[in-house]
Amino acid sequence: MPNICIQNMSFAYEDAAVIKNLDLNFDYGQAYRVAGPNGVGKTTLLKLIHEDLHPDSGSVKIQSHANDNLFLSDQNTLDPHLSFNDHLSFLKSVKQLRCHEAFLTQLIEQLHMLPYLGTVTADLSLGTKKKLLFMLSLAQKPRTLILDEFFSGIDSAGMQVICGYLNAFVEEDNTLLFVTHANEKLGRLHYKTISF
Ligand SMILES: Nc1ncnc2c1ncn2[C@@H]1O[C@H](COP(=O)(O)OP(=O)(O)OP(=O)(O)O)[C@@H](O)[C@H]1O
Repeated sequence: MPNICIQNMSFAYEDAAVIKNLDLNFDYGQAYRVAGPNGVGKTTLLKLIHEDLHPDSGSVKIQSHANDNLFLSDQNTLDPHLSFNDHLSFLKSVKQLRCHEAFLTQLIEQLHMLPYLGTVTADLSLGTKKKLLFMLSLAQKPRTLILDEFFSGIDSAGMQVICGYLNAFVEEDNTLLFVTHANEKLGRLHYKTISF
């Protein structure tokens, strides 16, 4: 069943057309890699789907509720003054976490994050921060997860674990969209490629 329906959509930054008359559907229960050369419009498409940008004409309709759609990119950062545990407490205070404690415990163990949970994130490496951000995102049980060049900095063992969790996320009837130029990191992930 389609989660995201794009119909005859066009978008330009000022006068520079990036997307012209695009028709595309993204289903629940499926992962999609949006592929294409630099500058072709992949990030722009993801931002239009996430409603950070709006089409000039045509439409993007997304079934999953805006609160259930998460967008992670290289620009996403955790608050440098707060630890993972602080972020988790904050999340619990603003929205009920829908994942079971056991799910989070297993994720923490498999990504070997236990030593880092109480450290302010300013003192952590790039890959560790990314893993913690990924954990906080999955803990919110999104229905649509959009990852724009999110995998840089994550080691190959971490990527194996993350790809396993992403496969499970999709099998639970969610939608995953991602852009990456690091194909070699996607070993275990099952996905369709949309060439753009
Ligand atoms: N804020 C902006 N204002 C004007 N032009 C922009 C803006 N953001 C992107 N562009 C232009 O839109 C086009 C598409 O950019 P986009 O970032 O979507 O490409 P991409 O396919 O994601 O590229 P990459 O693989 O390099 O990340 C490019 O020509 C880019 O220069």
